[in-house]
Amino acid sequence: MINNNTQQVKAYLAGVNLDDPGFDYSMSELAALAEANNYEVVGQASQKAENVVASTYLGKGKVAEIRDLAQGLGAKVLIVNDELTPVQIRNLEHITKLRVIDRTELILEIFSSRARTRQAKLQVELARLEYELPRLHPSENSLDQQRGNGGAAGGGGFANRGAGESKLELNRRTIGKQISAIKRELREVADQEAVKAARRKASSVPKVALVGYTNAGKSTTMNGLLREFGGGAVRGRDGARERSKEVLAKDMLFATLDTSVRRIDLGDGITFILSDTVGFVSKLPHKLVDSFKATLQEAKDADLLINVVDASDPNMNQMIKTTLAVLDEIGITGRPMITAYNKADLTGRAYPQVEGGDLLYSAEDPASIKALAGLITRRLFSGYGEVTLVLPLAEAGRSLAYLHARSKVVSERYSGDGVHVVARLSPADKERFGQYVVAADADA
Ligand SMILES: Nc1nc2c(ncn2[C@@H]2O[C@H](COP(=O)(O)OP(=O)(O)OP(=O)(O)O)[C@@H](O)[C@H]2O)c(=O)[nH]1
Ligand SMILES: [Mg+2]
Repeated sequence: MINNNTQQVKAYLAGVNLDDPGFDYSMSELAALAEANNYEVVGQASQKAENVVASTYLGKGKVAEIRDLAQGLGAKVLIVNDELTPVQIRNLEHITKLRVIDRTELILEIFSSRARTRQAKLQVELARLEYELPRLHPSENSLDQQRGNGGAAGGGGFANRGAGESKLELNRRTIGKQISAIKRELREVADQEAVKAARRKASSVPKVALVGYTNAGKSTTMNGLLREFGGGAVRGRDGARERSKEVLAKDMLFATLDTSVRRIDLGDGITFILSDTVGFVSKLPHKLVDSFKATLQEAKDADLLINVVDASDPNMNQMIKTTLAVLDEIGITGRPMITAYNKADLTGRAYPQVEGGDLLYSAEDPASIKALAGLITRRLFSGYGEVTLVLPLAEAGRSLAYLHARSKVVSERYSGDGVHVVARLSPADKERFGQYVVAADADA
């Protein structure tokens, strides 16, 4: 846990702008990430360049300038906007006499301090160790004490930075062993999860996943749907029974690091499984995305994605791009998606408002949640309809068992020519039982 009583460590930010139109946005994101990690941002500098400098990331003159500015402002830490090589970190620390933290380490620290469940903790730890392994070196500017108390993550931190040269080989070997052990443990957790996920996948209940930029309101949206239509807790990612159906929603980056799965029952036999998962940020470290694969599996299995966007944020369009890029990286493309523009109450626009397949809404507003539910229903269940079937007696038993498990059976009546069944079927099941359909309703 971050201890707010201790003094914040002052940090200076720096970034190289490779003619990237999203550069300013990524710097403001970096500031938010630093603040989320309890650093006090005292200033920032950037440099336009065609390439980063291999030895020092920024140009030598810029580094000297930053050193003077940052030291003048009392900064102890220099946070840079990209992932650095071990050599760049070492050289920058040598010249600036500041503790240097790159964007990846910053994100890992936040994840580390937020992880609660065993799976999330293991996943973060794995990404952290894999990041740390090639970077072990004796720090010249040991700030481990400040880091331990203030800005740094509580989950162990990057303590090896302060290690002496003689300890390095030992540390490398120890870390190698830790990585193997964590991977083993994660496989066990993943196996248990996979069994449950496979069971859900096999069931015909459609799956909807909330995805999107961190702090957009995914968890608030899930809680809104639970409040209006909660059909009961399914389970938490830690496998424990949920004490409450609702999930943690909080004004902070990466409040959610796990996946929660809940059943939503809209009535009339319309049920779907909803999942809420970790949020995204741009330049999310590949190792982290990689180690969170199990957590993101639920989104991969979803029939419909709800991309929750903070419509009150001036960087909204960048955030949408970021989300699509991360989804692409985990291999989720071309999936049916509703873009849900949240926090409409902060935009001054009228809401809820459905436009095409998308929605402007507020997750805290019951009418908005109902509009979202309506939209989900339309997207998920279009093509569903009530049909009357006459099942031949010879195979009625098996077919009825199937229909009861996978659809809403409205009525069934035995007669000489077979079993007359009225049921609400998916398009696929309508086709499957096509030869027995005697009447079909055109409703959606
Ligand atoms: N004004 C306003 N605030 C909202 C709305 N929806 C969510 N929030 C606030 O936005 C903050 C973030 O909400 P969460 O639901 O935790 O966001 P999230 O997308 O789950 O974020 P992470 O789990 O951190 O990725 C909280 O403080 C919410 O109260 C809304 O419609 N209007
Ligand atoms: Mg959340």
